[in-house]
Amino acid sequence: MDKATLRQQTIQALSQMPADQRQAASERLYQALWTSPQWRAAQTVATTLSSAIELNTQPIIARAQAEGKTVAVPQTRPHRQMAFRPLTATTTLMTTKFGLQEPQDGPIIAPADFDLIVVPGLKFATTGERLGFGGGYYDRYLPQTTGYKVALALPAQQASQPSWPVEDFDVVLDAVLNA
Ligand SMILES: Nc1nc2c(c(=O)[nH]1)N(C=O)[C@@H](CNc1ccc(C(=O)N[C@@H](CCC(=O)O)C(=O)O)cc1)CN2
Ligand SMILES: Nc1ncnc2c1ncn2[C@@H]1O[C@H](COP(=O)(O)OP(=O)(O)OP(=O)(O)O)[C@@H](O)[C@H]1O
Repeated sequence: MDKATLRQQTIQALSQMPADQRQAASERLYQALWTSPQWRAAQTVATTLSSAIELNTQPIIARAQAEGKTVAVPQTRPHRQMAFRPLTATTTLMTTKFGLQEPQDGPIIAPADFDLIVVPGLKFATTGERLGFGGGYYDRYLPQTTGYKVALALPAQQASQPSWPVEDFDVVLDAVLNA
């Protein structure tokens, strides 16, 4: 299937997921993440500030902070680049024209400093291939990282293998958690 059609279908399926099912699947995904050795070992974690259709990342952020980990979230820059800045009680957030919240201040954390990167996206194959929202931001960013790259896939986001064209620049994830 072409990427644009699959993106539309997945957005639709995510937005139609009953709240109780979403909640239950999300809980299983958080537990799978938190019990992983990569989570336990991580000092510095990259994640996102999720939009309504995505897995809610707030529990991940809160847990990481409670455990004393540094949590950083992306700010989009020109030329489809991202800068990750720490998320703290004093971080200034601004909403972009795409409705995403982004940090405006604080130091930029170097990509190689992350131990764990929770990667967003629309569809994830168990074998690690990923279909994102189409900006190519993570395709550019992930090659600069060295940490463990993991995605948390709600039922509507799971695929046993990619049903979309995988390209040379697509970075294969280290793990896809399913629930
Ligand atoms: N919560 C969350 N934050 C995230 C991401 C994400 O997937 N989830 N991103 C993951 O990458 C980055 C933002 N991704 C974006 C992807 C596409 C467009 C965008 O420009 N969309 C245009 C179409 C552009 C085009 O046609 O080239 C649009 O929707 O009109 C913007 C941001 C960084 N922050
Ligand atoms: N490393 C790269 N260098 C240059 N262009 C790239 C690179 N990676 C992706 N692109 C371009 O970015 C565009 C979007 O790529 P793609 O459709 O794979 O995005 P995506 O993985 O869905 O998005 P994202 O990574 O932001 O979630 C494509 O037009 C692609 O050519």
